[in-house]
Amino acid sequence: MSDFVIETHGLTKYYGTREVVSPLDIAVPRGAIFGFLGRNGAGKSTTIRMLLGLVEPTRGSATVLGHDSRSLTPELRARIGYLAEGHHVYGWMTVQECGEWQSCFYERWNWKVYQGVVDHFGLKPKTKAKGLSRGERAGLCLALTLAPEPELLILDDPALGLDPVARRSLLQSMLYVTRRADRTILFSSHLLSDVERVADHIAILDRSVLRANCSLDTFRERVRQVSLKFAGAPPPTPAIPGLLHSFRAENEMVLTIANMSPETDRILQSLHPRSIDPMPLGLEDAFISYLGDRGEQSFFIGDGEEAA
Ligand SMILES: Nc1ncnc2c1ncn2[C@@H]1O[C@H](COP(=O)(O)OP(=O)(O)OP(=O)(O)O)[C@@H](O)[C@H]1O
Repeated sequence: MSDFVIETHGLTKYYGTREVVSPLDIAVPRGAIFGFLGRNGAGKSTTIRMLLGLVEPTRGSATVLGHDSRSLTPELRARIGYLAEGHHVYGWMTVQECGEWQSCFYERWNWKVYQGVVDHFGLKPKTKAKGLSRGERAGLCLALTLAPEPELLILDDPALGLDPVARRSLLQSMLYVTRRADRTILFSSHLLSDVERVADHIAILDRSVLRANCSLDTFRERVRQVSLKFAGAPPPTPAIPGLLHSFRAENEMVLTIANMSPETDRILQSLHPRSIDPMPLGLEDAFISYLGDRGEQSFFIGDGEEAA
């Protein structure tokens, strides 16, 4: 059995002459919670749809559960839970009826899981789906996705439009699922605080290009911010390998740098600052800096590797 539940090899999509996913190589380890990040229009949903065989790649290929994504059989699809963006359900069905209807399509259907998630979101079995709030509808869709006990969950922006409480419920359900068994989750998101809470791996797409693919810890450890204080005005910002962002104030220079090294220290010391202090950097700030004004570089493609 492969250690990777999803593997893509040069997976590429064009719409007309426009490349919306540039040749993409990612591997999602079994048991991972893999956060798929990127700004609006980066190509996340298109990639997900290619993985599910819903969109034909222009070039390249993907294997999902060891099989080519273009020829997934119904049996294989039953092992994959897909939560599409927008949480669509038939509004005229009740919560209970949604479960009964969906269960017809699966050989395996765990009513306990369904009920557990439905209860977790405080949904009443007799409520019509059209009467549910956005967060409640997300809960219902998650229950429908989890009840067949899929080996692989692919969630496209599952937290979109949810309030913090509903988002927390969703994250708890995700963690519960992966802890219970050897399940794998790939989810796309814009919400870095959510990603920080649950993901162990991340891939970042930026304008169709893969810019990072590494463990969350690697990303957090390797994107650093330092403050340099000077007696007077700071000197011009020097050329520093891995410099992502710089900010200069009256007597301070704040630098965000990927992959700091002894060479970086040497350059910083050569500026003769009065002090050099590390600054705390949250994932959101690290992400924004990484995709920021200097943003064409990719530093974290595979743990421990650095690509220029
Ligand atoms: N069927 C289509 N025909 C033409 N262009 C498309 C089609 N589907 C998506 N696109 C374009 O491909 C690009 C990537 O879209 P995609 O939905 O994959 O991005 P995304 O990263 O999921 O964005 P978001 O975070 O906003 O959902 C966008 O510019 C979009 O307009």
